[in-house]
Amino acid sequence: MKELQHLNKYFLKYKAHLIIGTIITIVARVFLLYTPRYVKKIFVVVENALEGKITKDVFKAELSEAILYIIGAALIGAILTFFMRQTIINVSRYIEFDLKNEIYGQYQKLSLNFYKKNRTGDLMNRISEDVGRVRMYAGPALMYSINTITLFVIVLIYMFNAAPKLALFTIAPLPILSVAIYKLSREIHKRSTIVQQYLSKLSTYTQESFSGISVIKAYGIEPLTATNFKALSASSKEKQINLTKVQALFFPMMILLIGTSNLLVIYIGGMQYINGEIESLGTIAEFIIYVNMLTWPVATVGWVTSIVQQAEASQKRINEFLKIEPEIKNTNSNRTEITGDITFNNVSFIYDDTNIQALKNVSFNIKEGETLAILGKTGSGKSTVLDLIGRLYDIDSGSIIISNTEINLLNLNDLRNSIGYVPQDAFLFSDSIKNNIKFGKEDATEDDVINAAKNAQVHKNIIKFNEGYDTVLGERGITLSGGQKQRVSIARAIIKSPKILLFDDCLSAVDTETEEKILKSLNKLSKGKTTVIVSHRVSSVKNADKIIVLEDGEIVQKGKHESLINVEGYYKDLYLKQLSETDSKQE
Ligand SMILES: Nc1ncnc2c1ncn2[C@@H]1O[C@H](COP(=O)(O)OP(=O)(O)OP(=O)(O)O)[C@@H](O)[C@H]1O
Repeated sequence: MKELQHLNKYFLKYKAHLIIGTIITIVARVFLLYTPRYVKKIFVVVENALEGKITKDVFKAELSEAILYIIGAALIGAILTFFMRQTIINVSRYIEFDLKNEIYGQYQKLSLNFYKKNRTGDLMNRISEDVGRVRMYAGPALMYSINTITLFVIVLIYMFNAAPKLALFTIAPLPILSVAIYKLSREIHKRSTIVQQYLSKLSTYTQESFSGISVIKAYGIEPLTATNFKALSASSKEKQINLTKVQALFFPMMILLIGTSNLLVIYIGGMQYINGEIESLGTIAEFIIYVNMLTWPVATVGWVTSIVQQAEASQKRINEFLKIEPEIKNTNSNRTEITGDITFNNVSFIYDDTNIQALKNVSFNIKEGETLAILGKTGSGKSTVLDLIGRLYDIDSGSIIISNTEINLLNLNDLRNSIGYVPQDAFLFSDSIKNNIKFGKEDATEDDVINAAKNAQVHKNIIKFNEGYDTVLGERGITLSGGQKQRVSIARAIIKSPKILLFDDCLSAVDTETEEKILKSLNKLSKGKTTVIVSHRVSSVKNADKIIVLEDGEIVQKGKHESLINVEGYYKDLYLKQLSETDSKQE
């Protein structure tokens, strides 16, 4: 229960609901317990009438009164049971909502490294399935516990008052029932976890086959994928049958134990009646109802125990994530104004998950309004420089100064808000093109969106779609070409008119003519803004104020286009190679 203490703050938050719920639960049980006592009363009235102890009128009056009490108590009990669920179960939904938000809030704070170390499926599971299991503890388990305790206490008092010996024999099989249900619930849980694992394997496999359907068809491997699917679904079916076998035991076992208790009541009650230890047959009827009333709550003791154990395990998994301190912390809650001056002084950086040294003693300076271009072979550290400007990672040695302040002393939100970042793999959400562009600036007008798209040279493509800017992208929507995606992603970055623009090889999928146009618009737009362009193409970087070439994380060349094409090295080689490619294309 240590892990579940995390929920105490929520129980405290909703204490009013919980107290009302508990009171309603207790009162509802009290009303429902009227039934067996009035059933006994009916027996006594009938016995008295048969023995001629009461007149017909008194018999009628007493019988009607007892029936009315039973109906009334059942009605009030039912209404209160409804409110019991409305209070306690609703609290569990509120707690589920709060906990999900707490976890999601924590996920948002955690750095990129956290996402690299943990699988997406695991992150999703903790916020959905684990929270679901914890809810079962905060709601149904709590409700059934209050219910069981109340019922048990009241019924036992009634039973021992009415016939102590009979009471003892009646409740004897109940602990066996509770232990059996507990064992069965654990087994059911174990088997259903396996079923869940198989179901998720099956859905992951199906989803991947659908997403990769073009590759599957192109390679003609449909029969193989179908065989794999069949094998997976056969295993899944087998696990499902295993689960059903245990589930099928649940109700027969309950019926057997209730039957045993009923038989005991009838046999022992009957013997006691014959011996004159019990006055009326009504006591036996009353006890049979008690036994049936007690069976379910007693069964729930086992069930609740297994729910609490599962919730504890799930909350432990949730707490593991909640306890993680974000690696990148905002150290400055005051607003800081960001200008576009960026300086790297001997920056070195090692990715701690792979131990790869991505940057070694990198130094450069860009003034506000200037453009820096970074070139280099794949894996040379270009993207890492951009990630460090956005403080997605903290550096190991050296310093990064932005707006004359150490990067980690800047307000993190201000820093990130002043950056427009276009990643290497443009990521677009399953939403309209308009909303994907507006993502950079929630309050953007229609005109802002169109202007950004025009500057990114994608407006003409968008208006050709039937729905224009309202065209929905993604799984059920239209698929954009690689170059279109890159340009929508550029529009998203420029719409917020940020102080710093970071372009990570984002023109690789557009033709050189469009690239030229985009660079021209960017040139106009980026007046007064600092731009860092990562590219593999000389054509994208030739107009930059500064160019650096990285090799294995180190700067090996630095300068302007005009000077670099005259120095032996990577830049000149690349320039000559791309020049001859353009020439051969023109021929
Ligand atoms: N998140 C990460 N975790 C661990 N290692 C990483 C991570 N990202 C990059 N690396 C490694 O750091 C080195 C530099 O990578 P980086 O992405 O900065 O190169 P790049 O020059 O941008 O390459 P490309 O041109 O292919 O995009 C590579 O060896 C890469 O494998």
